[in-house]
Amino acid sequence: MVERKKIIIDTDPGIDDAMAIFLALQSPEVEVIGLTTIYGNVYTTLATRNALHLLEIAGRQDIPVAEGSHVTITKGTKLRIADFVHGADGLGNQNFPPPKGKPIEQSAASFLIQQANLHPGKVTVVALGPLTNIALAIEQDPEFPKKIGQIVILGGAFSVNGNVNPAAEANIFGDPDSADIVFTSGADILAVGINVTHQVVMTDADRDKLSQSSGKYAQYLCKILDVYFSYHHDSYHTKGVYLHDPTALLAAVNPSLLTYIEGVVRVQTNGIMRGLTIFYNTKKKFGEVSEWCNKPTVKVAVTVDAPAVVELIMERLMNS
Ligand SMILES: O=c1[nH]cnc2c1ncn2[C@@H]1O[C@H](CO)[C@@H](O)[C@H]1O
Repeated sequence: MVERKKIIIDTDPGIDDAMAIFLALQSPEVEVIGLTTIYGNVYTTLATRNALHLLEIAGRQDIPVAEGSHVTITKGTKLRIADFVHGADGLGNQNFPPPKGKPIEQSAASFLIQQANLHPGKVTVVALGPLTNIALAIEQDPEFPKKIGQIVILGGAFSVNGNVNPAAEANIFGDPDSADIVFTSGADILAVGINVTHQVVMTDADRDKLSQSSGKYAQYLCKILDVYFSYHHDSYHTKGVYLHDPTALLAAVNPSLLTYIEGVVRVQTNGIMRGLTIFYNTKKKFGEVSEWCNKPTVKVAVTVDAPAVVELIMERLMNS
C-alpha cells in the first residue's frame, strides 16, 4: 500500500477553509496530522476555536490543533480580517456552541518544526491563510525549509488583479513580509493563486445538489455557505463562489490536477503595491546584481482542470 501523505493544514477558518478541512479528512491519499491556526478570515483566537469546532463536527478530536501567531512577523497588530466574506464568527454567523477541546500547549511554529523533524521530507504544509506561522518556523529553525516536504500555498495573484485591491491577494496582503521569507526560503513550494482558483466555481446548482445530499459535511456546509454566496453575488456578480482553499488542498492531494511554471517569486512589502506577488521566469539573465539574483525557484500554478476539481470536491463532500 502507498504511504499516505502527511499533511498539516495552516488555517484561518473561514468557510472555504471548513470545506478544505473536511475535504482533507475525506481524502484517502492524505493523513491530516495537525491543524495550525492563523488570523486572516478571523482573528487567531477565533480561528483556533473554529478549527477545534470543525474537528468535533468531523468526530476527529484526535487531530491536534496548535494555535498560531496573533500578530504579523513584524509584530504588526493592525490586521486585516475578512469577516465581511465569512461572517463575524468566520462560519456564516451560525453561532455554534463553543468547542469542548483545547489547543495543544505548543505554538504553531514549534509544532511545524517538531513534525518536520519527526518525519523529515515527509510532511506537506497546506497554508490557507497569511504565512506568519511558516515564516516563524523558518526564523526559529533555518533548517526547516530543508526538512519540510512541501509547502502548498493558497495565495498570490499572478499576473491578475488581487482581491483586496488591484495589487494584492488577501493571504499575501495579510503578512507580505512573511510571504517574502517563505517564497525565498528554498523550501519545495507550490503556490496556487487566485489567477487559478477564480476558475474553480461552485455554482448555485452545485449548492442545491449539496443540500440534497445526506452527507454530514454537505449538510453542515449548506448551513454556513449562505454568507459566502451572498458576498460573491454582491462583490463579483457571480452566480457561485470561488473554491480557493479546497483547490489548494487538492493540489496537495493530487498535483496533476493543475499545471505549473517554475521561477522566483518576490513579494512587495510596502507602499500601494503591498502584497503584490511578482513571478520571474529566470530565462532572462539580468546584468545587474539585485534582490532577484540567486534566489531559489518555486512552482506557481497556471492552469487547473476546473471541472475535475469541482467534481472531486462535490463527490467527497457528499459521500460523508
Ligand atoms: O475579497 C476578498 N477579500 C478578502 N479575503 C477574501 C476575499 N475573497 C476570498 N477571501 C479569502 O481569502 C482567500 C483567497 O484570497 C480565501 O481563503 C478566502 O476565504
